[in-house]
Amino acid sequence: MAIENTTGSNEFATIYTRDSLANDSCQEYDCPQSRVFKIIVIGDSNVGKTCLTYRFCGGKFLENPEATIGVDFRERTLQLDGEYIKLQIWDTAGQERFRKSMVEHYYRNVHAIIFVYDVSSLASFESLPEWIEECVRHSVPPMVPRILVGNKCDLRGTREVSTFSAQRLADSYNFPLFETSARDPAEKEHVDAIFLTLAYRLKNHKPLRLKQPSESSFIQLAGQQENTHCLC
Ligand SMILES: Nc1nc2c(ncn2[C@@H]2O[C@H](COP(=O)(O)OP(=O)(O)OP(=O)(O)O)[C@@H](O)[C@H]2O)c(=O)[nH]1
Repeated sequence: MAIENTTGSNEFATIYTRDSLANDSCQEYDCPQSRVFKIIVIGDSNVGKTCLTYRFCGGKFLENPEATIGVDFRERTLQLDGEYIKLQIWDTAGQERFRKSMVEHYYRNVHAIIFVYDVSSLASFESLPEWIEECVRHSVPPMVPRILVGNKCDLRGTREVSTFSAQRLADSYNFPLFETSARDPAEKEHVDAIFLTLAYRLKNHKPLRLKQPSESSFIQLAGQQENTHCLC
């Protein structure tokens, strides 16, 4: 059921293999040298941003998540072609009242953006142009990779957004499209593949090492499978 496109160049062809996950992650103290990439996850409230990031960083479906306030941080370190790559994932709040004081921080020094909608919510899909426009307003450079993820594909009976419509929108922005489910255990590897594909893209295009964010005076980054709230 999961699909992905390779719009434009084939830079986004999924290059994940089972081997790349076999020994991909490591504990913080095992990885003295790692490049760090900041990825923000954006979209309407309730589309499953928290569950998707938790699925990738924690390996499980998070039952009963609470609405994100400000931002939650999750990290996962991968070993790609012998190099450690740390993905620092910013799970942003979908609700305006929980995000407005944080928006500037979301976009600062971002390396990649994941736009999420819920395939069972047409409204969340129709909001995407606003989210995309918000990035433009915050001067995110065009070369920063962006991908589109339709979540909750397990809700087959209540789907409101067809793959065709989503693909058309993705094509209009030249974004790769992925459809998946944070809930469905069978989709676990596909969720991994989405993030890994982005990680490979970043690894090959970003030579510079990112310092810890300047916001670190008020933001504590959490361990690999935990998260931290920031309400600023
Ligand atoms: N059926 C189904 N439900 C999901 C899936 N992912 C998340 N959910 C549910 O959707 C609801 C919202 O999930 P969250 O991950 O908190 O959504 P969010 O986008 O982070 O929401 P905000 O923090 O308010 O921005 C929860 O009830 C989840 O259990 C999925 O893949 N399938």
